[in-house]
Amino acid sequence: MNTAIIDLQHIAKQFGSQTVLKDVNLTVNAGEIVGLIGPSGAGKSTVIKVTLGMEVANGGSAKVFNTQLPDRQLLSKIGYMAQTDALYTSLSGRENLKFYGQMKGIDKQKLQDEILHASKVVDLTDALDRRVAGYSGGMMRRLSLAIALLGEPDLLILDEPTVGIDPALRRQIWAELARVRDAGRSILITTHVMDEAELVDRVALLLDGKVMAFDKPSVLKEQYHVGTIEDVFLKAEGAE
Ligand SMILES: Nc1ncnc2c1ncn2[C@@H]1O[C@H](COP(=O)(O)OP(=O)(O)OP(=O)(O)O)[C@@H](O)[C@H]1O
Repeated sequence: MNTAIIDLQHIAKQFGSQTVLKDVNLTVNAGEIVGLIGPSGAGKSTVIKVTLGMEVANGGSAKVFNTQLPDRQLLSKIGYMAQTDALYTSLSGRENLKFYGQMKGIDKQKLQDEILHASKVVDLTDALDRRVAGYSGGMMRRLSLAIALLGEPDLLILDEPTVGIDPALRRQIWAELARVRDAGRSILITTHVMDEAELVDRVALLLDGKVMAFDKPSVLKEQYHVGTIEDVFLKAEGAE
C-alpha cells in the first residue's frame, strides 16, 4: 500500500470573490516526486501554500504526514522553497545556511557537513563567503534551494526551484532530487520547464481549479496520444 505523505481531497480556495481552486485532489507518496504543472495563475502556488498550512482552504481536507492542516509543528518536517527568496542579503551565503540550519535544529557538526553538501549540489561552494547582496538572481534561487535541502527533510516542497538556472546545473539538481526520492523521501515540485515534468514520477495538471490529469508522464502521453508532456499540457488546455 502506498503511504500518502501529502493528501489533498476536494480542496477549494477563494480569494474574495475569485475562486482559484474548485476541487483539487492530489497525493504524494513516500519515495515519490510529483510535479505540479499548469498555466500561469492556475493556482499552483496556492496549492503549495494550502499544503504548507500557509493558506487555509475554504473546503475539503488537507493532510500532511497524516495530520490535518494547518499545523505549525509540521513545518519543521518540510523543506520549503518559495518563489520569492527569503534571504538575508547583508549576510553571506554560508551565514544564511547556518542561520536556517540552526533554526531547523541541526547539530553543529552535521550542519557543517550538510552546508558543504548542499552548496555543492547547487554549485555555490566558491561563492559561499560572499554577501548575498552581490549574488545574481539565479544564485539566490540556488541558495534558497540549498536551504530547503538542509536537515534532510522527509518532504520537500519546491515552487519553481530551477527558474534562472543553467541546463547543466539543472541536471545536477535533478540528480540530487532523484537521490532524495530514492532514499524514500517525498517531493512536490512546480515547474514551467516541461522537460522537467518528464522527470517526475507522477505529474498533475492543474487547470480550471481542478487537477485535470494526474499520472505517470508515460501514461499521460499515451492517454493524450502525444509524445511530450508539453503536448499533453497544450492539448488539455486547448480542450478546456
Ligand atoms: N493572497 C492572495 N490574495 C488574493 N489573490 C491571490 C492570493 N494569492 C493568490 N491569489 C490569486 O490566485 C490566483 C492563482 O495564483 P497562484 O500564485 O497560486 O498561481 P500559479 O499557478 O502559482 O501562478 P504562476 O505560475 O504565475 O506562479 C491568481 O489569480 C492570484 O492573483
